Amino acid sequence: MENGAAPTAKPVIVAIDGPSGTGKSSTSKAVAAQLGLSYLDTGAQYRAITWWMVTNGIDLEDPTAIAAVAGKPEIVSGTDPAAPAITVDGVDVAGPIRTQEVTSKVSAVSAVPEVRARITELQRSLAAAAANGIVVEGRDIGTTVLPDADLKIFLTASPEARAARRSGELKGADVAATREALIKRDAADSSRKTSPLAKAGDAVEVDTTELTLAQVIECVVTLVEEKRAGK
Ligand SMILES: Nc1ncnc2c1ncn2[C@@H]1O[C@H](COP(=O)(O)OP(=O)(O)O)[C@@H](O)[C@H]1O
Ligand SMILES: Nc1ccn([C@H]2C[C@H](O)[C@@H](COP(=O)(O)OP(=O)(O)O)O2)c(=O)n1
Repeated sequence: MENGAAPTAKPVIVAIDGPSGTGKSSTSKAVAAQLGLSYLDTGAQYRAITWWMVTNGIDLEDPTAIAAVAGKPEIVSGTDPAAPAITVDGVDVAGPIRTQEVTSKVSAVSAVPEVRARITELQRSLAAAAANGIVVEGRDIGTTVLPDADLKIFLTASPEARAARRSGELKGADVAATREALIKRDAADSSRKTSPLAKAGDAVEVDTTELTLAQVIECVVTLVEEKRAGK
């Protein structure tokens, strides 16, 4: 090494996909923080564009109407795992994108090809700009957005475990109703024509049903470190 400079590690790109409630966001944030990587929540981007469409009265039953305005909102995502941030046209929407209304409409908006093309472009440019590498979580990261990712993980868990986790977050929510809503959203996300929720052929599947969050984080950190070591 010239001038005794430390060798710079090649940026590592990690794609984490899976259905709702499998632990993608919590795991990705913790892994990125632990390894000094950037972090991108792509679901938040689809939620943000959905929030904008709802706020602007776009007819969400009409894919043509959604496609016509897909390029309008300016969506900016922060990539610091310690402070995930998202704005639409300069407005902080981190809270409003988590409402039931947005959750119930996000699958319809994210199925529109023009919406996906727009958001996919944003995701690729953020990944390319991450100096140390990035953990990107979503539904189609390993299959479509970053097919050359260094490591692909597909998280799964039983519908019961996922519903229990989600209703724990939405204080007092009925577990059975949460389970039905999750299953419905997963079915819509898995059956759309354009880049559906799917496991990439070269992804490592981790079933988190019986694992604690700490165990899942440790498992993914080990997989990233093994990749970096060239194992
Ligand atoms: N292995 C796990 N065991 C128990 N709870 C978990 C586990 N992984 C995540 N959680 C909790 O479940 C909820 C949903 O996790 P989240 O990371 O948001 O999932 P996703 O991003 O896949 O929808 C969060 O409250 C999180 O703390
Ligand atoms: N890469 C992605 C990420 C999310 N989406 C869509 C489909 C999902 O139902 C919504 C919301 O994703 P999000 O990860 O926020 O969902 P949950 O945290 O699991 O409730 O966005 C997508 O189509 N592609």
